[in-house]
Amino acid sequence: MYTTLYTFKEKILKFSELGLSQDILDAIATHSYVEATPIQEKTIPLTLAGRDVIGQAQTGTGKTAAFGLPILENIDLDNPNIQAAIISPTRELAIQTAEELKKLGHDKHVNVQVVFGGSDIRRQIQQLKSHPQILVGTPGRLLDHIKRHTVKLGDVKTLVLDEADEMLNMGFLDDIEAIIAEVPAQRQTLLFSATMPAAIKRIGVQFMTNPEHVQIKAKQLTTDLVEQYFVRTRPQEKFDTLTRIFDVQAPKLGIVFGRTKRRVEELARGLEARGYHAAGLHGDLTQQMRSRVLDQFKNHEINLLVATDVAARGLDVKDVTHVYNFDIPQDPESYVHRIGRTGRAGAEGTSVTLVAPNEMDYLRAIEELTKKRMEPLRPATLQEARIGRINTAVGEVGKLIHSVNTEDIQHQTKQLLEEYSAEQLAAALLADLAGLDKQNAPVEISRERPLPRRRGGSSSNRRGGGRSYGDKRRRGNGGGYRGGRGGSSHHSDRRDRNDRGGNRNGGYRSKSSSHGFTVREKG
Ligand SMILES: Nc1ncnc2c1ncn2[C@@H]1O[C@H](COP(=O)(O)OP(=O)(O)OP(=O)(O)O)[C@@H](O)[C@H]1O
Repeated sequence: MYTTLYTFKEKILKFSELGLSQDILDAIATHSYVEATPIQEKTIPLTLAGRDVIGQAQTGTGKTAAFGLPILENIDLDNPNIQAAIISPTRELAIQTAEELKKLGHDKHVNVQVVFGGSDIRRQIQQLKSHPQILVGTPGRLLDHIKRHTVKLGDVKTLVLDEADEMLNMGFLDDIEAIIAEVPAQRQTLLFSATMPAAIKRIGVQFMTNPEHVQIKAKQLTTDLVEQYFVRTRPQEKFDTLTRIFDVQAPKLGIVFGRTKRRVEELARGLEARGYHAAGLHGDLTQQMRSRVLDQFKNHEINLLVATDVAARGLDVKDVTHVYNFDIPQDPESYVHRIGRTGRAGAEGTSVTLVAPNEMDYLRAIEELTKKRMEPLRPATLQEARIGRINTAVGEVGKLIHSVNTEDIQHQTKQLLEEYSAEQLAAALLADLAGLDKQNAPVEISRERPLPRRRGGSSSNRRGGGRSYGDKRRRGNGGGYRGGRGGSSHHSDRRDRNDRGGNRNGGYRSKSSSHGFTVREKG
C-alpha cells in the first residue's frame, strides 16, 4: 500500500479539471463550491479510476464530497439497484450525508436513500421500494434490512466506511464484517476520516485491494482554524467554571460535550436553570427528540447543544463558534473530532477543555496526537462573568427596541418615566436581560468516576497562569466571543452511536493552508 502525504502550496484544481461530468459540475456550482479542497483534489481522480482509497484530512475539509462526487459520477442511471453503500456511525451523520448526496446528485437524478435506527422500519421499507442507487445507513439498521431482504447489496460497486476508524472500532466491527460479507468481493472500498490510528488502519486494509492512503499533511491534526484553550479546574467547580466562561465568551453557537448521558442531561438542565438556551442530545432520547434538538440548534432556537460523543463525528452545523469539553475525552482521537465541529469550511472557532488536576496526562496525550499545545485559560471570576452577562445584554437591547411595538403602551411608558429615571429603567432592563438573578442558580452535577490514570505520565503542575479575560491579545475579547447566552459515550452509547449519529481570511484560500477552501460569495 502507498501512503502519499500532500502538503498544499501548489495550485489547487478546479472541479472542472477533475474529470467530473457536467450535471455533477452544475450541482457543485449551485453549492457555491469553486475549487476543490486538497482531499477532494487528490482522491477524486483516484476514486474515479476505481482505486481503493483511504482519505485522511482535517475535520471540516469536505471529505463527504470527496467520496460522494465520484460515487455520483459512476452511478449507472439505467441500473435500479443499490450501486453504492455508505456506512455512518450515527443516525444524524447518515441523514446529513444522504442530504448532501441528494443535493449533489440532484441534477443527475440519482436516487439516494437513508436507513437508520430508531425510526419506523416499515416506512423505510416502503421508501426502499423506489429503488435507491445510493444507500446511506447506520450499521445496525442496515443489517436489519439485509436480514429482512429489504436491502440487497449484490450490485454494490463502491462501499464507503465514513469515519472509518470509528466504524472499525470494537463496537462496530462485527456489524461491519457482516455487511461486507453481503457486498461483492469485486468492489471499490473507501475509508475516510480525520483520524486513522495505525492499528485500526491495519484492520481496514484487510477489507481493501491495494489501497492508496491519501493523507493531507498539516502541521497539526486538529484544524488550525480553532483556537484551543484548556482550563484547569477541580471537578466540583467545573460547572461554575463553565458558565462563567460562557458569560465572558458569550458563544453564538456552542457545543458542550459531556462524558455520559446522565452528565449531558444534568448539564442541559443546569444550564437552563442559569438562563442559557440549551438542550441535550444523547443516545437515550427518542430519534424524534434527537432530530428536534438538532433542528433547534441549527435554527438557533437554542445556542448551546449539550451532547455525548454522539455529536462528535461528522456533524456539519453551520456557524458553530465554540466547542466546550466539560469532560476531557478519554481517547485523543475523540478530541480531534469534537473540536472539529467548529472551524469548518474555512470559518474560525474556539475550543475550551476543562481539565481536572488528575487528568493532565490526558491533556498531554491529546497534545501529542494533535501536535498542538492548548493555551491555558484562567477561570473567569464571578465579577468578570457578571460584566460579561451585562455586556451581552447591552448588545441585545438594540434588537429588542426594534422588535417591540410601542404604540399601544405609550401611556404606561410615560407613567414609568414620570415615576423613575431613565437610568433606573435602563438598569432594570439590563439586569433582566442579563438574567443576573440566575447567574448563581444552585445546580448539582453528579460526580463522575474519575478517568483511570494514564500510563507513562505524571500529572505535573504545568503551564500555570493562563490567558485572562481582560487580555485583549486576541479578537479584542479575551479568549472568546460575545453573543447570546444562550462523552465519549459509554460502550452502550457507542452502539447507539449507531446514531454518529478555509481558513482565517473569511473563507478564502490562504496558500499555506491545508483546507484550501474557496467559496463563492453569496448575494
Ligand atoms: N470544495 C468546497 N468548497 C467549499 N465548501 C466545501 C467544499 N467541499 C465541502 N465544502 C463544505 O465544507 C463543509 C465541511 O464538509 P464535510 O462535512 O464534508 O467535512 P469533513 O471533512 O467530512 O469533516 P468531518 O471530518 O468533521 O466529518 C460542508 O459544509 C461542505 O458543504
